[in-house]
Amino acid sequence: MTAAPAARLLHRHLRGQWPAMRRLALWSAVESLPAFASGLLLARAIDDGFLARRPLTGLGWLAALAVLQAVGALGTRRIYPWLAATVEPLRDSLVGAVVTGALRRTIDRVTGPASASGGAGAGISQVTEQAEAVRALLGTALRNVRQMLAAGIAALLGLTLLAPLPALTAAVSVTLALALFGALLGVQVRRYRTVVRDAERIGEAATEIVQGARDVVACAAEPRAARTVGEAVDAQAGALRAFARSRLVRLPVLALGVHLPLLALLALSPRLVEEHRLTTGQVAGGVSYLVTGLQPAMVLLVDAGGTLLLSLAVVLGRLAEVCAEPLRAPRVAAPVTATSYDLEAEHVTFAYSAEAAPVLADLSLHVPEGTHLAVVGPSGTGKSTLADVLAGLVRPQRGGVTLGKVPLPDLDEAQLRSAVVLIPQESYVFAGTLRENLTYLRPDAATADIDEAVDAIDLAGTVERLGGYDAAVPPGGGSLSQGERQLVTLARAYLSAAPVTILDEATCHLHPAAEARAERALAARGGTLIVIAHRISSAQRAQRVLLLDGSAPQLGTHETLLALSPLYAELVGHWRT
Ligand SMILES: Nc1ncnc2c1ncn2[C@@H]1O[C@H](COP(=O)(O)OP(=O)(O)OP(=O)(O)O)[C@@H](O)[C@H]1O
Repeated sequence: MTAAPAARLLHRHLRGQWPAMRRLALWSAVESLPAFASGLLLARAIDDGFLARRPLTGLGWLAALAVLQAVGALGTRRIYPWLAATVEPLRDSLVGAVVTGALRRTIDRVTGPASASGGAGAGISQVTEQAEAVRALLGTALRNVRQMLAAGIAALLGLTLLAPLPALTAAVSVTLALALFGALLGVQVRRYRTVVRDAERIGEAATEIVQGARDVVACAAEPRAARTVGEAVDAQAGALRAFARSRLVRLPVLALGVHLPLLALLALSPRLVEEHRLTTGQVAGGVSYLVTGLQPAMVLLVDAGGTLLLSLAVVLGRLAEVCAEPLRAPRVAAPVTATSYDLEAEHVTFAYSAEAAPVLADLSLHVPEGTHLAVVGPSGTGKSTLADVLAGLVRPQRGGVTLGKVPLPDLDEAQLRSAVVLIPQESYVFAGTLRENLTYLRPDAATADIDEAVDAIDLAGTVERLGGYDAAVPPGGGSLSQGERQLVTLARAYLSAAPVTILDEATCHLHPAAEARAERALAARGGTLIVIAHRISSAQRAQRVLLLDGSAPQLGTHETLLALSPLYAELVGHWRT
């Protein structure tokens, strides 16, 4: 993002405030009168008064300065209503624009393919807070930075009238300092924005982990979770250091804009007095302009002003994105709903990286609704990968998978997850009650339905041993054996009533009889059952068998493959021994 959208946004929303801003400028001029006249009056007080041994005259000039200070204070007092008149409508106008933008974006999200998580409320409150931040930042900038800048300009003008040559030196020096500051402001804005974004990433990473704390604990993924947040924190620390380095620009800017003009005036004062007929009072007045007018203005601009400008640029940039996004974003089609559960892979090619050889190459497969399919093949031929592709967990680089003729990426995420259930070899059993574990995929299941699933999968003995459905399952499954954990996940799949169930060696820890009972129960329950086979018996039970052998997958029945495929015959022989 460049600063242009932020500047355009500010300009658009300040357009109606020109009358108030003109009054603001007028009273700023009045407020700066003492800064403008201070050096001139001081020079007269010294030259015509104190050095001329006329102290009353000197005091008179100083009294004139005091009167001007009072006039300046009056100007300051008159500034505040116009400050409010400039800034308050800006907030209303910005809030209106960003709320409209956020609502449009939320509507797009609700009617678009992504889920509407987060809701309109969170988004709108976030952007209205940002609009409030713009109001506060601009208010501070107009109050403090404007005041100091006006005083700095007034001091330079006063110095020009008092001593043109030092004024020229100061003007050149200040211009160079401002040019350097402006040139490096972009770097600071970019680095500050990175700091803000990295801070948001820490929040996002931590929120995800807190929301999924149960899953993190169940999978013993605490070190990984800590690493994820740690990486985000390290990234922000690096960004903060880079930003701090970019702030070092204040040193040359202050040296050029403040110290150089003062040094030049002091160093050249003997020559200025001798050759340019500057009086002592004029030199003192010049020093006063530089020290009390120019120096505070430059310091404030570089320190507070710099921070304010950075914050304003970043927050305004964010608001500009919020306002512009809905207008730029094309409206996307609503998610499609599958009406049947035929699963079809068409010319699927999948590789784990651009450099790696494809695990699946141009694979086509039709699994009509209700089919019981076994997938077999030597180790490493892509059976688990195919399971992930069919479940829509990974996307093929070429080709695609459809469910009921609808490409998986077009399906509503929630519908896809409830339509296709994949049970992996590693049982996911988490800390909670046994009931919570069993109903994980169908939280509203009635006890009678749980009873049916438990009975079908033959888990009743384990339920009894643990002390019923409300018995606590400790983190990692506690005393549950590997086989019992697999039975829990199989009962969970049974209970889910998903139209497509994929078991990826999900019965490998079961006794063959228990495996047979579970597979038969899932097949009899209705829907499609795809079993990545662990034993030959799984293939024998299935209606269809897909043999993956890397080059040319073959589909058939157990009998036809046994007759036609030497590899399949070899696998069967291997399984039987
Ligand atoms: N996440 C991954 N990143 C990179 N390569 C992977 C990944 N997962 C699997 N592979 C590789 O892809 C190939 C196929 O793996 P996959 O697990 O799908 O085979 P498989 O037939 O299920 O094997 P097995 O029967 O041993 O479980 C293997 O060479 C494997 O090393």
